[in-house]
Amino acid sequence: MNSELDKDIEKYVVSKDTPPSIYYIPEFIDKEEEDFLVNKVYSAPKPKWTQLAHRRLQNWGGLPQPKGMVAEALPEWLQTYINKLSQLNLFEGRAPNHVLVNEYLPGQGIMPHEDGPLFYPVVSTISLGSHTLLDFYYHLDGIQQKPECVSTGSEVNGYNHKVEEDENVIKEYSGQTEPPEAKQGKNSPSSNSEDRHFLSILLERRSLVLVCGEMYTQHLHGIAEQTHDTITNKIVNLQHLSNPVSIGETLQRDTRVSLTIRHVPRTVKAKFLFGRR
Ligand SMILES: O=C(O)CCC(=O)C(=O)O
Ligand SMILES: [Fe+2]
Repeated sequence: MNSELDKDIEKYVVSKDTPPSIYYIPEFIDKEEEDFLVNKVYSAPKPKWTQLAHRRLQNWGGLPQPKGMVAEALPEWLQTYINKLSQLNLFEGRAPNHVLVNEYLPGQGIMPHEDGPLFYPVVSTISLGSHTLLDFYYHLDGIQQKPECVSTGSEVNGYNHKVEEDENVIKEYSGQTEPPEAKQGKNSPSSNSEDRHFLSILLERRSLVLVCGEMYTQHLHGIAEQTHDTITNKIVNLQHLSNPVSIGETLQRDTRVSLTIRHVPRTVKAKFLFGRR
């Protein structure tokens, strides 16, 4: 493990122009640890995987639900990294108790969404196997949508999850259609998701990214369904990379496995969720 992890988290703020709510730590883990974690993910029993239309995932620690998560003990191979993360003191004394594993083949991604109120608003993600671009978007109406526990029938995380509600955004995002003008809201700066895309973070393999506070609660984030990423000046952590890249360069994606480590505040015992018999 990167033994030189500086506990002074302010060192990892990605940009002075950005609200200090994104932290990027390159080489958070070393190559051996990356292999170890990838092996652990792929040696999980088959039923541990949830297959979505364009992606696979695993839930560890329980399944977050509006009524609460029936907490399950995390395996030691994940707990080790949670302990390391906890040293950064960003969870304000709360221990992360949930890990979502996502697997993305080249060309796969996740539509713009917000993670919602089931999680404490500090999201930490370790990237394994490949880089990706994590993109941030303003909401369609330019203002924060109040988080609610609603299901939009989305498959984003395999459980209730708030996504951008305009269907066109999702279609347009995957390049299938242009949004009809009539659909553009009066208050909307633009219903074109590319116009609302205001910054990206390049997540290198083995890195850790932390998205906190406003970046988490006020905006949407997503990963485009692309096989390649072009470096643009929307990427705010270019100065923080372990492998420098230049504007205009193109990076080819490989299979990426991400570990998203969060705190689910509301946990319940199974008997309360399902009722006593
Ligand atoms: O894979 C990632 O880095 C992001 C995943 C994500 O946004 C989510 O699962 O909510
Ligand atoms: Fe997310």
